[in-house]
Formats: sequence, structure tokens, C-alpha cells
Amino acid sequence: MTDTTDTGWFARLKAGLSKTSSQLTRGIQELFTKEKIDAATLDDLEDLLIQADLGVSTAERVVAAVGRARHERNLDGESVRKIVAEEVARVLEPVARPFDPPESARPAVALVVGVNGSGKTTTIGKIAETFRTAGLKIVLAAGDTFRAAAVEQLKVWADRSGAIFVAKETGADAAALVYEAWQKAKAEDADLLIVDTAGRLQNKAGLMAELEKIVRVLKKLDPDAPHDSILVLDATTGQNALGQVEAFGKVAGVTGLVMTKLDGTARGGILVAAAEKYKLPVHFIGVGEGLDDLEPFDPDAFGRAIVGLPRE
Ligand SMILES: Nc1nc2c(ncn2[C@@H]2O[C@H](COP(=O)(O)OP(=O)(O)OP(=O)(O)O)[C@@H](O)[C@H]2O)c(=O)[nH]1
Repeated sequence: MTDTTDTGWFARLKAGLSKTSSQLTRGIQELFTKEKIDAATLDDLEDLLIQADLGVSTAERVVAAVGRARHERNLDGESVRKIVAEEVARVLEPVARPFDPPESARPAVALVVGVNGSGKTTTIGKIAETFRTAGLKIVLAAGDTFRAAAVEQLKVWADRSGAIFVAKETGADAAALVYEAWQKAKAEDADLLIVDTAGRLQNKAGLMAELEKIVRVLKKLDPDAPHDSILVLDATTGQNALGQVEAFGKVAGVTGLVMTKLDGTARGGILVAAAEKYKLPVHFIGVGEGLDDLEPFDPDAFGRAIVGLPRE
């Protein structure tokens, strides 16, 4: 969704990233007012970028680019912000990929994983809404059988998007539920089965064992399933979010990321760090609580918004 002016999604993105962008902008403007740009200025810039969680390699690349440009006349704060925007866009370019389930699979299975409260339900709502608009037949499986509230919330989305809803009683075996949901999707010739999962069980080992079991059951039904395994990350958890990619990746074979709550942190660079480190597709980013705040993103727009520049 690209806009040519600061309206629509770009305005939301910019407003959502304002905690990060105001900190970065202020810091950069303060650093680049001096006549002379020396090694200390560049070190301070690197610190500033690392504090925003952009990651060491991106920070180093920005500093190198600024270093190369430092003899130019008029290298002011705005020129440096433009360099940051370009480097961020370069890192995000390969990962900005909309969620695109395979058409040949009937049903295509998308497993949605992540810790509680990260935004799984919102993500599922968004996917259901997007694909309903495209005319796809969708089944939603309420795989978080531990929390009645999670099941209720998901049902609201199913009703709203006209999806078939499969749930079981609280405490039921999640893998058994997923089995039933797949059978239902098959019988209904559905295009897409979206499986919600629990984000917290009695302990982490229990959670991972349950996810493993779900994946095992799905593979028996269709060796290629799950076709997508989407990990939803809460940006406000900072570096912890990166650890989750590894933990969930091991059991659920993460194929794509969604990063929510970029509006709740001054360290929104974490998206860039995750992209740089894992090179996984990032399907959506969230910058607010509404469904319109969760969107596929444009790397150039993100790069400019994170340093508070207007849309080109
Ligand atoms: N500020 C902000 N809030 C968000 C964003 N995405 C989701 N939320 C809110 O975060 C809370 C948790 O989101 P859910 O989608 O319910 O997360 P979940 O992972 O399904 O959580 P459980 O149902 O508790 O497992 C809700 O209040 C959402 O409105 C975002 O990008 N920004």
C-alpha cells in the first residue's frame, strides 16, 4: 500500500513510528550541526542507531556511508536521515513480502505462532479479512484451547469474515482439534486453513511439545503442510523478539514474520535487525490496534518514516 503523500497508510506508519523517529531525528540533528564531522561524531551516530535497535551491521553500514559523504558540503541532519532511510530500505527490500498462500494446496495451511499478547488474533483477523475480500474460502481453527477468551475472540473474526470456525472445549487436545479442522477444510474444499495456537502453556517445554505435535499431525494429512508458519512478534519486547525467532523456528519451521506494536517502542529498528539477521519474509507490520494499522509494508516508506522524512 504505497501513498504518494503523507496520507493513508503512510501517515499511520509515520505516526506509529514516531517514538522511534523522534528519538533518531533529534539525535541526528544534534550530531550534525557542527562544522566538522569527525570520528567521534560517527561513533555517536553508531550508538544512536544501535539504541534504536537497528542492529550492528545496519548501523555500521550507515556510518560507513556517512563517512564517505562527510566531505561533501551541506552534510546536515537531513542528509544523514536520508542515508539512514536508504540503508534501512536496502535491508528491508528482500524481506517485504505479502503473505501469499499457495493456490495449488487445498487447503493451504497457515500456522500462526507466537507468545500470548503478541498480536496473533489481530494477525489472523487481518489475513481472514484480506482473503475474504479476495473471495477465498477460509477455515479458522481455534488451536489455543487453553484460553476460552482466545477462542471467543477468534470466533468474532470468523463471523466477521464469513470463515468456517472449528473449536473444541477448553483444555481439549490442540492437535486433535487441528486434525478435525483440516478434515473440515478438505470436505468443504476450502482454500485456506488458518490455525491459531497457544502462546503460553504451563511451561515453555509444554508449549513447544504441543506445537511439534500439531506440525506432526498436519504433516500426516499433507506432507507439505503447514505451507506457512507465521511467527508474530511484539516489537516492544526488543531483543527478546529475536530469540523467539530461533525458539519457534526449531519446532514450527517459521517461514514468515509479522511484527506488531512498532508504535509502542522507541526501538522500532528491531524490524530491521530481524530482517538483517534472519532474512525471513515479513508479511505485515503493526503500528496500532486497528486492523488498518496492520499492513504489508513498502521498504522505502518504512525507511523514510523511521527517520521522520516525508514520503518521496
Ligand atoms: N499498540 C498496538 N497494539 C497492538 C498491535 N497489534 C496488536 N495490538 C494489541 O495487542 C493486544 C493483543 O493482541 P492479540 O491480537 O489479541 O494478541 P494474541 O497474540 O492473540 O494474544 P492472546 O489472545 O492473548 O494470545 C490487543 O489489545 C491488540 O489490540 C499494534 O501493532 N500496536
